[in-house]
Amino acid sequence: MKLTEITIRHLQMKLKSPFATSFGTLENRDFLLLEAKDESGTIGWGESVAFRAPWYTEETMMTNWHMLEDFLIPLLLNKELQHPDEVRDTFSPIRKNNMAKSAIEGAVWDIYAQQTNQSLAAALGGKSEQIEVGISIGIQPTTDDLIQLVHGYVKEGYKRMKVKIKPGKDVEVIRALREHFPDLPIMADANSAYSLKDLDTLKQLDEFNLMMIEQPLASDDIIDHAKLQKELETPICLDESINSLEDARKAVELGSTKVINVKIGRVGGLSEAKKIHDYCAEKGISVWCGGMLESGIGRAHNIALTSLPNFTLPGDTSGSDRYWEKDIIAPEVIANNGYITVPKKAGIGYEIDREAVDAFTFSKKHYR
Ligand SMILES: O=C(O)CCC(=O)C1=CC=C[C@@H](O)[C@@H]1C(=O)O
Ligand SMILES: [Mg+2]
Repeated sequence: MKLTEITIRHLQMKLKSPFATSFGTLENRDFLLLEAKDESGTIGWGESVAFRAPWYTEETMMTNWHMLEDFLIPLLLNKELQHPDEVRDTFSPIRKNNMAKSAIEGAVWDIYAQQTNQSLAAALGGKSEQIEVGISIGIQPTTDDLIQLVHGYVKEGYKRMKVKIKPGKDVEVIRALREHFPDLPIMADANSAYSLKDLDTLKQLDEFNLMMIEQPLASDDIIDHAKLQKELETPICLDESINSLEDARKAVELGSTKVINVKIGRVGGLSEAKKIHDYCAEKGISVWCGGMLESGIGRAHNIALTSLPNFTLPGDTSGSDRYWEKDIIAPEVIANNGYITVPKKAGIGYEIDREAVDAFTFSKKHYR
């Protein structure tokens, strides 16, 4: 396979409801879509999950565009590839910028799966026919709002809730939620809002039998997380701190984490995500697939990854209708009773709704 043409598009899609975290609120999702064509005319799609602003990691939509245009596309265009795993080596002269790398690697995986006439899930080695998914709920104005929302999602069949916490919106919020839903699998995501000075607060969360607490401490830390894990009964899950297999190995060896949230973009692509999955399977560390408020295209990649056997915990990739009035794939992703069926069609397994893509496109540029 040899990529001969690439199009980058900037899309903006309005979220059905704003998503608030410990670092801010998002109303519109801006992102880059990558369309890649190889010499035989097969088209593959990838999505950059970087946000407009660098509040989740240092990457942004526009740093991704710059990296793609000036470094990554020139390295990949017209290069002969036997397998998508080679994309990572091709990009090895470029440090970090994982979301930019992942966007284009995802399109290469899509082309590879189509050309070998298998679903992306099968190409990755995935076996599950359906995957269990949960909901990630942003910080709500009041605890009552949160409880009402959770009621609604439970009614829809979702069986695991992740709620965002931050200082001042933590112990009492979780206490109220636990009182209303004594048996519901609940987890809390802090997006690095705490430090070891908050040990007392974090220890109080042990009372509520949470499945895990996600990324309580700094986004680049594994040392303090190891200290914290020794003090907590609740398992720690790392998200922002894990950007590669090497990061995962170090965190696991140090005892900084008992669970890893694997996000394809954050770790630089599907090949690296699969390596982290395999390593964690060997070490008895559970993994689940995190979400980045993706459009249907990124969502399809997440679903394929989640079909690997060690994704034993429900992920954040819920149905399209939880985010968008209209998604850019057909059919849209549907969660039924908390489960999504893994598509069997070749490639990412969904058609691209080009009319919808065009409708949400702000700007685009072709590279050949
Ligand atoms: O529903 C989803 O796609 C998950 C959303 C979600 O929880 C997150 C998306 C992006 C950044 C963070 O706020 C957060 C996370 O940390 O997992
Ligand atoms: Mg997180």
